[in-house]
Order: sequence, then structure tokens, then C-alpha cells
Amino acid sequence: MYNVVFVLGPPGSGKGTICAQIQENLGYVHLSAGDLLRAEREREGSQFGALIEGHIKNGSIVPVEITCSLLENAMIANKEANGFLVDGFPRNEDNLSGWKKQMGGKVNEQFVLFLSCPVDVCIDRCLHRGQGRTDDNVESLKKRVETYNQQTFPIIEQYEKHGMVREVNSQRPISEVYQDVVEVFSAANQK
Ligand SMILES: Nc1ncnc2c1ncn2[C@@H]1O[C@H](COP(=O)(O)OP(=O)(O)OP(=O)(O)O)[C@@H](O)[C@H]1O
Ligand SMILES: Nc1ccn([C@H]2C[C@H](O)[C@@H](COP(=O)(O)O)O2)c(=O)n1
Ligand SMILES: [Mg+2]
Repeated sequence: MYNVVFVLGPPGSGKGTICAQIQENLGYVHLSAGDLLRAEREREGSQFGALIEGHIKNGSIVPVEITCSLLENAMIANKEANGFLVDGFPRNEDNLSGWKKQMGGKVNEQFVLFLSCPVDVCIDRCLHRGQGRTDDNVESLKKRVETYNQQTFPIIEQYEKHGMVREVNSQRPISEVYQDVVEVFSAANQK
């Protein structure tokens, strides 16, 4: 049974940044769905490269069969891990239903870490991120934010109805955000 913490929030809210620090200090393995998809996009011989790039540029969501298989393969490859930070997933209903179908009975969903941050702050962070991403531009970000508002936030609300969401305000210095996140993990792992 894989222990899983989902990490969700608007593009640029700091999911990858915080997950890297959690991985370094709390023994969880960070699996960024976006990073896995970008790696698949670049993989020699991948049949999904163009499809993935189209969705990334368009800020839309890749079919869950592709993303969930990348996530499960990464978990299998790290099966000794205490737990997994699944960053940027589930991002819509297709992700959620596909996850339940493929991973049901294999995972223990501990909670959803929701990084909340005003969209204008998030957009500015992405525009200054300097990682050369094909979707860190005004046009793609507009679509990514729309996808987040229309498709991803409703997923967070579903988990909230089950008391599974731990919200942390990420419009603060990274060190302060991380301090709160550590407390969330401490509380969850004391149960
Ligand atoms: N608390 C913070 N304060 C200021 N800058 C931050 C903070 N957290 C992250 N950043 C910066 O904002 C940018 C986006 O952070 P990050 O890549 O972690 O976001 P993300 O939620 O993973 O974004 P995406 O969904 O686009 O992958 C990075 O340049 C990062 O260094
Ligand atoms: N569950 C997911 C996660 C990501 N993607 C695609 C679409 C996103 O805009 C892009 C970048 O993700 P990020 O690195 O910003 O978390 O990757 C997806 O289709 N499905
Ligand atoms: Mg990220």
C-alpha cells in the first residue's frame, strides 16, 4: 500500500518548491505529474510526445491513462519509500476517476496539501521562473489558470467535503510556508 499525499494549488503556488523540501527532510518521494509528463514528452520513441506538448502549451489536461501510468511506474520504481508526494494530480474529474480505477486498493490517501495563493502572484512567479518552460507565457498561463479554476479547484472541494484538505497560504516567504507544512505532516503522521 503506497502512502500518498496529493499536492495541489494554482500554477506557480509553490508545489514543486515545497515538495523538494519535504522530500529532503521528511522521507517522502516527490512525484511531479508535470515533470513526469515533460520527461515522457522528451523520451526517445514516445508515442505521446506531441499530444503531451499540445496539452501543456494549451494548459489543458492530458488523458489520465498516460499520467496515471507514469505515476504508478514511478511508485513501483521507488517502492521502498515511506510515502509519495503526488504533485499536480488529480487535476480534474478524469484524473480522479482514472486514479480510482487504476490505483484503488493500492494507495492510502493521507491528505491533500492545498497551497493557496492569489493568481496574480502565481502568474508573476511563473513569468519570472526562468526554467524555460513552454507554458510559462501569458497565453498559456491564462489557460492554465482557467483550467485550475474550472477543473482542479472542484477536485479540492470534493476532498474538502471529506475533511481531507490541509490548506497552507503560500503567499509568504518559503521558510514560513515550509514551517506550516512540517506541522501538517507531523499532525498527519501522529495519528
Ligand atoms: N513562497 C514563495 N515565495 C516566493 N517565490 C516562491 C515561493 N514558492 C515558490 N516560489 C517561486 O515561484 C516559482 C514557482 O514555484 P513552483 O515551480 O514550486 O510552483 P508550482 O506550483 O510547482 O508551479 P507549476 O504548477 O507551474 O509547476 C519558482 O520560481 C519558485 O522559486
Ligand atoms: N495531472 C496533470 C498534471 C499536469 N499536466 C500537464 C498540464 C499542466 O499544465 C502541465 C504542467 O504541470 P505542472 O508542472 O505545472 O504541475 O502538465 C496534466 O496534463 N495532468
Ligand atoms: Mg510544479
